[in-house]
Amino acid sequence: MKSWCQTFMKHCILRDQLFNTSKLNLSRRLVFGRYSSTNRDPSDNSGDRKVRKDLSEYPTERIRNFSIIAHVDHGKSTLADRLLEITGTIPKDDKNKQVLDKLQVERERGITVKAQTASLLYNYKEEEYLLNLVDTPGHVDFNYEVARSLSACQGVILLVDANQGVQAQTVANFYLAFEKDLTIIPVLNKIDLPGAQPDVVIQQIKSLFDIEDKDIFRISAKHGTGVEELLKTVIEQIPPPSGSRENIMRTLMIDSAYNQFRGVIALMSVIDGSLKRGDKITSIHSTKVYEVQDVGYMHPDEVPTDALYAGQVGYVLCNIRDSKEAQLGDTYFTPGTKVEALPGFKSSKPMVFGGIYPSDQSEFHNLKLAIEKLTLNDPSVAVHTDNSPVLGQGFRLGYLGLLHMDVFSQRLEQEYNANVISTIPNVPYKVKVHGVKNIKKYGSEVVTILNPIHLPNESIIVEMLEPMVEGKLLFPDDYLGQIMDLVMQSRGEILDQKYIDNKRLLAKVKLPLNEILVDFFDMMKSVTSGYGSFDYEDAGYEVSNLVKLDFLLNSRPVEELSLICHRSRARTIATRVCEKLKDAIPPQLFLISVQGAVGSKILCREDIKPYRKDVLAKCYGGDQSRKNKLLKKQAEGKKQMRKIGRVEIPKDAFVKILRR
Ligand SMILES: Nc1nc2c(ncn2[C@@H]2O[C@H](COP(=O)(O)OP(=O)(O)OP(=O)(O)O)[C@@H](O)[C@H]2O)c(=O)[nH]1
Repeated sequence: MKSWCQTFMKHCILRDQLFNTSKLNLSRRLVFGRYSSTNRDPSDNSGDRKVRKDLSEYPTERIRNFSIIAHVDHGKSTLADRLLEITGTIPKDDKNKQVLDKLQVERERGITVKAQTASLLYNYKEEEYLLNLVDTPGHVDFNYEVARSLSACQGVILLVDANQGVQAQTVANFYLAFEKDLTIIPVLNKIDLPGAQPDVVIQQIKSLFDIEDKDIFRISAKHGTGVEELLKTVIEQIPPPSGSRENIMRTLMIDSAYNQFRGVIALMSVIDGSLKRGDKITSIHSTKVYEVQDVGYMHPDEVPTDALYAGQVGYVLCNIRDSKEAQLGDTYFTPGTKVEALPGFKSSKPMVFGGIYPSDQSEFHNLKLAIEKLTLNDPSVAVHTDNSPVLGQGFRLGYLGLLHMDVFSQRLEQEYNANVISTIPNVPYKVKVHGVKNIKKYGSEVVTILNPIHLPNESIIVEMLEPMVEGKLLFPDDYLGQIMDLVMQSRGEILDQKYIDNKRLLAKVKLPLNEILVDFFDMMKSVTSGYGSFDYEDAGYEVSNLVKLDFLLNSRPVEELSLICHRSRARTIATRVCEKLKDAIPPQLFLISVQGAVGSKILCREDIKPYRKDVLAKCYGGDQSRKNKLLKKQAEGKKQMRKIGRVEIPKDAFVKILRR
């Protein structure tokens, strides 16, 4: 493994080169706007500068592109607030709380789900710098946002909570940045907390990442302690972007959103050349030619400028109306020029699939448009159309996790007014089929099953495979026994473990994805009294003893309720679903048996008792034998009805069962 110190040294050399060249640009300051560089105290980093329009005065040497990365709640957005305040981007105000968490869902849940960019202007050693800051999400489900953001950065601030210490996501994020060869500035946050243990946490950082004590910053993002020094270090240690204004224009689309009136708003990282209003541009993906109508930078809201130059990040409007034309990671360039495509982004791999159906079928088309537009802003969602006999036409969407699934449906409702039914999520299984005819029918020997309804007949299945994850569990060693039990109960295994200080263990585990979907995280938190953390990544597929679990109503299978699970879990799941069905299906005139079965083996049964019509109501008095005769006739009738009567499950009941 490459040593962190080597990377650091390399960046130090780059930094020294940078500072020699940046001095050359002292004389190139332009005078414009209300707060020009000449009529303002260069050390004054406060005040409103939203009138600034010309970005040509920021050559690449005076640009820094960096992200803040950390585990959930370690203080990324709070640090971003302080940086925005120090640079005068927003006024100093007690009310500045997670300013870059702009979405309603982020405000409501108090978490970041979307990476947000803000361009800050900062005077340092008599020169003004343009700093593009990206605040990233911390939860593992939004890791794709972090990975993508890092593609437009040359360095990161790696934040660690001085109270909680290094957590699983800290390790994952460190390696994301390290593998991209970015400069990493390690920072201890929340040093103001009475429970902060800076020495212990520094020891963890040292042992895990090979970082020296003297290189670790100590700050309180909440109170601003040490934040300005950190900002100066960002300028000193993170190298500038490597592109050049003199080269042919090339930009990388790093994010996008859809606006009903303005079309696609693209966030572009200008790699080479410059891009100005009125320019014609084309994309490698769509090959269409567009005219740039507006460009600007995020401060933190949109501020229009005349042009964006190499190394800068800003928004571009060029009348892209069809959301399918805008693809993240696409290269835009001047038509007629020859440029090499930029590497773009690795596509994300959905881990969980769930159905989304319009509550009202007439809304299907609107839901389709809403999904198309929202996936522009969240490209990690995979979209497949789906059809359910009960819920009608809809979609089966692939997400990176359950929180991601929740957030996406909430955004559909909040941002696009879509009224949707989301169904129980499942993981994508794979089955191997035999026979040339079958392979031809399914298009391949290994078939991916997104919806259990589409599982091929058992007779043609050779084997079934389930998705696995490799996870990192970080916890105090007192809880080792409980963690081992939890991993075993979840059909997993501990592959490796090591101490990161004299108390905390880092365990590498392998688990079936299906087992961590529902409550693994909560159980892990509960067995470690809240001190554990968990992070995971895809680890391919493994052969598994999977079965198809069917549900029968009066011996007739209800296809839409079938699911795939591990054989050892089948009985527990069957019992749970049968109980749910019993509550959801209204009683009818005859007895309804609800059964869960694997093949012909019945695993559990619940009965829904019939209505009892009072056949004796009209028998005032009369002898007992007549009453008995009436009751016998009723019982026979019910038996007959049960045989021929099809149990109709009302849509509401289905929704109750299928809904999350
Ligand atoms: N005492 C103290 N609290 C802090 C500090 N920095 C952040 N916090 C608090 O920690 C909590 C989480 O802060 P956020 O900035 O939302 O954390 P985050 O890393 O952006 O969270 P996600 O984006 O959801 O991962 C908030 O309640 C902050 O007020 C600090 O330096 N000291």
